[in-house]
Parts: sequence; structure tokens; C-alpha cells
Amino acid sequence: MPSLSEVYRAHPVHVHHKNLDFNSLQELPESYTWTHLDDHTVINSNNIMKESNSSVPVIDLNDPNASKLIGHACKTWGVYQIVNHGIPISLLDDIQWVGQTLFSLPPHQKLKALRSPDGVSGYGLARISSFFPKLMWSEGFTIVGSPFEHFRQLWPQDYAKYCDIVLQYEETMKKLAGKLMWLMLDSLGITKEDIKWAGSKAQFEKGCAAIQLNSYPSCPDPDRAMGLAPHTDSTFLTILSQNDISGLQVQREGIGWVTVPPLHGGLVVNVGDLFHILSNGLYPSVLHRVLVNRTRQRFSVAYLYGPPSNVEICPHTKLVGPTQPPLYRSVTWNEYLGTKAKHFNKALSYVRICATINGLFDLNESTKSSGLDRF
Ligand SMILES: C=C1C[C@]23C[C@@]1(O)CC[C@H]2[C@@]12CCC[C@@](C)(C(=O)O1)[C@H]2[C@@H]3C(=O)O
Ligand SMILES: O=C(O)CCC(=O)C(=O)O
Ligand SMILES: [Fe+2]
Repeated sequence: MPSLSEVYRAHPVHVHHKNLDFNSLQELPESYTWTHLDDHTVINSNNIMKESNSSVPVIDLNDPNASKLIGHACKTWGVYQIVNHGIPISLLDDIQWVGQTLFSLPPHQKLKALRSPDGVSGYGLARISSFFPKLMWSEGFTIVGSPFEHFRQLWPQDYAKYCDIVLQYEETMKKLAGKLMWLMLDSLGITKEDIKWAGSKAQFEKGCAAIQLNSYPSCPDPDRAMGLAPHTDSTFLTILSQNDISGLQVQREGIGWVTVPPLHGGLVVNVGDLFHILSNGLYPSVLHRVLVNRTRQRFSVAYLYGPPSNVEICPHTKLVGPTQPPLYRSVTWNEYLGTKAKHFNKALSYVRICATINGLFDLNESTKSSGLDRF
């Protein structure tokens, strides 16, 4: 079973972290100019947003119907916002502060914690940059495991207080992720008895996670820049805290790009590729992207949650039957991250299988480069 570092050693990402001093740029350089910001964006002021099926559902976790509402949101949107989730606002403020403080450091200081091409954690441009011809107007910092070594490089004197906040955030979000997992599974009719790897307390104690701190500096030409290019997360689910600047958009079939408006104290939850697989495609992972702002800097913190690295994820038996064949083969998170690192938005089609009257076969074997699936 490869470890995450082995996965990335096999698929190094060569992004040129040449210019990470966004403040020095008065104009959008050619290398950051995206030509096809094509779209039919649905924004808040648009009348269309008033129709409830055109805005991302907001769900109160204290609502006795929360599981049902979440199920409907996952099926139709692949994303929802939660309120009354029990995470103290002070902790959300603290983790945002860690991100803001980190990204405000001088460029040469941030470069001391640069993510290496075959590494997992550290500072740099988005990992997905290598799949696009143009650069993204953002910088990120990925934390997998302890942030201690990198934080010591960034803040030799007072790294401890930043580490403490990250550790507390990890611990708290892990509990919330476990709770959301059960609500989403429950909405599919899957109970605690049906998931063997959820641990003795059935709290997904062994689940794995990454924290991604993102910064989208103000941009001289936001209409032609891209903060974070369209992608799905490879996770079970991702919990996102955004500051009060909008920018996150999700793609809704038949509608186009829909902005997810920041809600004070709210958290955005999106379905990732592994839940897509587990649900046999019933809850689709959502394609999302981030646009940037002319005057205001946007910050976000993503908690990317998945299974323990040795657990094989496949469509749940309760969701499979003679009329619903399994659409995906088993895959561990690490194996899937390797596929994602190689094939990016086509990764799901590489684990897809197909039912025929002769049985099942691996779609990948017959249509290797067709990029089937949804992309
Ligand atoms: C566990 C992980 C998920 C992630 C890759 C990573 O190893 C750590 C960073 C995560 C992230 C955050 C930004 C978007 C994304 C697609 C990326 O390039 O890095 C996700 C990855 C993912 O979900 O596949
Ligand atoms: O910044 C955002 O709103 C989204 C970030 C994101 O998609 C990610 O980190 O995976
Ligand atoms: Fe994402």
C-alpha cells in the first residue's frame, strides 16, 4: 500500500513558483490571462437566484430533517452550506487568521516552506496548475500531518501558537466530518452496522484529512483571471470556511456556474469523488472553481476529508443490485490520488466499470483515453 508521499513521489508536480509576489503586479501578465471565462454565471442579484432550485441549499444541522435535506442537496447539487454546526466562530476566526498571517509574510519567507515537487505539504501554487496552460491567481499552503516543521521555518519564534490552532482545528473538524458522513450515509439508507471501517466508536476515528489554506489576492483584471481552476476534490467530503468575499462557484447542470455566497459562520460542504464512488454515483462530486476580486483579498480554509489510507472504497452493497450495477471498482484514497495526479478531472472515468449482458468490465481497459464519465 503506497503512502501519500510515495504517491506524490511517483507523480511529481512541476509548477513554477516563480512569481508569487502578487502585490508587485499592476497589470495581469499574459501568463495569468484566461481567455474562456465563458459563462452563464448566476449571481446573487440575479432574479433566477430567488428560485430555491438555483441557490446552494443552506441546512441547519439542528433541523430534525437534516439528513433528508442533506441527501436532497447532495443528489441535486453535490454541495450545501451548513449553519448551527457547533464549530465555535472563534475557532473559524483563528484558522482564518493563521492563513491571513501566513500569506502576509514576505515572499522570501514563504518560500522557506515551499512544497517540493514530490511533496504533499507546504506553500506554493495550486497542485492542479500543471494541468492548465495559464497560471492561477492564488497561493496555497497544504497541511497533511503536523505543520510543525514548516511553521518553524515561517515563524521561528512563535510557531507554537499557529501549530496549536491548526491542531485544534483538525481535531474539531474531524468530529464534524464524521457527523456529516453519518448524515449523508443515513440519507442513503446506510447505517452504522453497514460500515465496518468506521472504528469501534463508529466515529471514523481513523479517517485521514488535509487542510488547505488558500489566498486569492486582489487582482488588477479579475474578469480575465482565475483564482482556482475547475476541479472536483478527491475526498469523501470537503468542509470549507470562506471569509466574507465571494468567489467560490459550483457548476450546476443546466444552469452553469453558481456563486456560493459567504454566510457568516456558515460552512460549505462539497461531495468529493470518493463519496461519488461510495454512493455509486447517486451523490455526484461537484465541479467548483474560484474567481477573484479587484479590490479585496479572499481567504479560505478547506478541510479535505477521506478514509483511512488502507481502506478500499467501492459502491456500497446496499446501493447495488440487479438493476443498479456497481459503476466503480474498489480503490483506496492513495491509489485514487495517484490516478488524480496523473489524469486530473478524468480520474473518475479511470475507476469506472461498465455492466454489459456478459458481466462487468473495467471501462478503463476499453476506453482508456476517451475521458468518459462527466468530463
Ligand atoms: C489529500 C489531498 C487532497 C488534495 C491533494 C491532497 O494531497 C492535499 C491537497 C488537496 C487539494 C486541495 C486543492 C484542490 C485539490 C484538487 C488539489 O490540487 O490539492 C485537492 C486535492 C484533491 O482533493 O484531490
Ligand atoms: O477557496 C475556495 O473557496 C475553494 C478552495 C478549494 O476548492 C480547495 O481548496 O479545494
Ligand atoms: Fe476544491
